[in-house]
Amino acid sequence: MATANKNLSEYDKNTIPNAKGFRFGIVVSEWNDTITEGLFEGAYQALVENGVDDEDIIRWDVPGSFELIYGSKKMQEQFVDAVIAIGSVIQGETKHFDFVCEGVTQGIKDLNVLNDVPVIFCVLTDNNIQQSIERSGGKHGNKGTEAAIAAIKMAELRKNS
Ligand SMILES: Nc1c(NC[C@H](O)[C@H](O)[C@H](O)CO)[nH]c(=O)[nH]c1=O
Ligand SMILES: CC(=O)[C@@H](O)COP(=O)(O)O
Repeated sequence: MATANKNLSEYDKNTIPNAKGFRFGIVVSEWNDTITEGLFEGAYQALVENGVDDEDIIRWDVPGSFELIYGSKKMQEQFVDAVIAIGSVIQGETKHFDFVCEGVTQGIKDLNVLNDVPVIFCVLTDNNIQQSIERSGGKHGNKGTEAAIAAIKMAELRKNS
């Protein structure tokens, strides 16, 4: 199902465990910061709405999405129950978009395989800024909200496994 056919901010609160007591690390890319700040706000609000205390949310900023890999790896070491990696990659004139997107995708996948703290992929990979706006609090909702809900569910799975 394409994002255009669902709202990224919608979720059934009855299916979400109370997240009070869980600690979350959020690593935020500074590239396209108007977009990443919107994603962070969506993630932060969703965590708080589901019981997470402010002091249990750690935020670090990194220069760009490629640095989300290292930042998330170090965040995994901070005694958190899940990490949310937030980035916005927008197609430019060259193939750099492809390499950044593939690199951060594979890097975050590797962190999930190699380490025991789940890292949630909240990286928009858009053709243009309008698509990014629509997915960070616009007409398609907020991928940050979706990522926060995924983080809570994965923290609960990790606790019970
Ligand atoms: N073009 C975008 C970038 N590029 C920068 C890289 O992520 C990285 O910081 C640089 O190559 C140094 O290692 N990053 C984004 O997050 N979004 C972009 O659209
Ligand atoms: C994703 C990128 O690195 C890209 O936005 C950079 O733009 P360009 O390909 O025009 O150098």
